[in-house]
Amino acid sequence: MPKPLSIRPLTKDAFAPFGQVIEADPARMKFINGGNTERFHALAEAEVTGEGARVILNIFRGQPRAFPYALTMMERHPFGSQSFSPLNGRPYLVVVSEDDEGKPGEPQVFLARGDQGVNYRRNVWHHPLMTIGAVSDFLVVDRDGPGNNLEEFFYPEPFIISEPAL
Ligand SMILES: NC(=O)N[C@@H](O)C(=O)O
Ligand code: NI
Repeated sequence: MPKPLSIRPLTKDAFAPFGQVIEADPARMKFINGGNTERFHALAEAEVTGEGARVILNIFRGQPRAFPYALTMMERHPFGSQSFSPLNGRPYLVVVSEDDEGKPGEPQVFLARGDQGVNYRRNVWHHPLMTIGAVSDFLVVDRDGPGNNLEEFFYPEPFIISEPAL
């Protein structure tokens, strides 16, 4: 029987085992440009490994997911981190899981606000981009380079994500 998954708000602390939340955290702010600009400094780090690896910036244009959504798989990137920052100010879902001896554990679902980005640490299990309600663009910072940077796992049974209440 497919197991329903609950949805929690995305917070820095809840997401800490998986990476960082990219948001205007007052504790990280310093004024620059003669006071004209607030710099929220070093919210996350892009990590890339392997000979010839480089950090790249991309735009992902995600089609909205249909709900209830049957989650059947997770993926991870063994050679680099991956961040998603929404460009249209729309909420979206972030799905991650702990590693259980080389396989993803039960997925954990977070509802991200449209002013929150996430940075998945290298090799953290996550579900591919999950946009809600409309086509949404994201600035994605991740790795390019030699080697296969995508590992996928398919669960024996799907999990169910219901339509998030926005
Ligand atoms: N495969 C790819 O570039 N996208 C995924 O990594 C994703 O997390 O959306
Ligand atoms: Ni990914």
